[in-house]
Amino acid sequence: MARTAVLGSGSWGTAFASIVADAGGEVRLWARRPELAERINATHANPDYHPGLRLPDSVTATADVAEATDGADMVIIAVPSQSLRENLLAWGPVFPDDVPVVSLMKGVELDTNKRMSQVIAEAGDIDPARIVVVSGPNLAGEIVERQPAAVVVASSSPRARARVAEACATPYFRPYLGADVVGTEIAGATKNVIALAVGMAHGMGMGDNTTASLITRGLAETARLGTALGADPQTFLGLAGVGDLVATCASPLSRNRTFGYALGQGKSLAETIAATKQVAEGVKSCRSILALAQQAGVDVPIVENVEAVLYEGRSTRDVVGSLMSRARKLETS
Ligand SMILES: NC(=O)c1ccc[n+]([C@@H]2O[C@H](COP(=O)([O-])OP(=O)(O)OC[C@H]3O[C@@H](n4cnc5c(N)ncnc54)[C@H](O)[C@@H]3O)[C@@H](O)[C@H]2O)c1
Ligand SMILES: O=P(O)(O)OC[C@H](O)CO
Repeated sequence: MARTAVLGSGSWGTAFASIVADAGGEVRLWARRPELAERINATHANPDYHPGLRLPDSVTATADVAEATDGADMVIIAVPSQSLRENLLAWGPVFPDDVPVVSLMKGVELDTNKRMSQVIAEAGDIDPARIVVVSGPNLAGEIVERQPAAVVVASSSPRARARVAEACATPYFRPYLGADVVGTEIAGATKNVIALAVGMAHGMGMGDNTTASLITRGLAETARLGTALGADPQTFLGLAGVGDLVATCASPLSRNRTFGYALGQGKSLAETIAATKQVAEGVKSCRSILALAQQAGVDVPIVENVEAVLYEGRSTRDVVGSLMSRARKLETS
């Protein structure tokens, strides 16, 4: 039986471990806290993240990353984006040679403005041909209920992406193959920022016209940025693009949308951060995505306004005026 290491036992790491086990794999799940690893092994559950989920027997947990990765034929990473580099450096060279290294993360590193695959290549000293990015409309709370969903498995290596797709294909989880790592990652990270904007609008009492306008224009600026960075424009019309954007912006399960909603309701940033127990990647990545756009000379007005609310003291009400009063332009420009 194939042995997979999943590093990160939060909401998505736990859900993905369950998918790989359902696909026939044996999974070692790495938990940062030893007491969580012990609890998962004793109860076959991780109720802090997924109350009601019984993990398959072929999922076991450990707090020792070397034990998790020993003999693994695939290493899957699901830690918060901003902690990836420090984790890779702390783990050291424990990944088995030549196996695919998979990123489930949807963020861009602060300060370096690097995508997660770039951080893995650099800090983990991993050949980019071994790196695979998995992204799509995959709210973990629905996946653990085994509700049908599709996903993109992207890598420059046809062999690596085929191996990863095989390892996570189940009757309820359908992988599609992709070659566009840049587009898949930019789409996954930027949709979190657009979902923050949609949440703010909902929090202010706005309805579906506003949501649809933000989703559509959010997709336009995501595609503009991604294309400028070398992505295939078609990626933004696929599962990692419009698919994930719609799922995240529409769902009350989204942490990013929920975070934006609280701000739209008038909660302060500090209050909202204190009330958020899981990672809402867009809160930090809005800064690095904006920096990437500025470096590339690309206009990203929704990202820019979200960043201004979070870090420049702009009010959510002012965002409406700021976005609605922009100079008129061709929709397709
Ligand atoms: N939850 C989803 O529906 C979903 C779906 C697709 C992709 N993702 C992406 O997966 C990634 C992980 O998200 P998640 O939903 O599992 O988040 P989460 O907040 O549920 O879990 C994060 C896990 O990382 C641990 N952690 C926190 N700080 C850490 C650190 N400094 N070092 C190592 N571990 C740390 C936490 O204890 C927790 O186990 C994110 O990039 C997210 O965008 C999430
Ligand atoms: O809960 P969010 O906002 O981090 O979104 C989760 C997933 O990325 C949806 O595909």
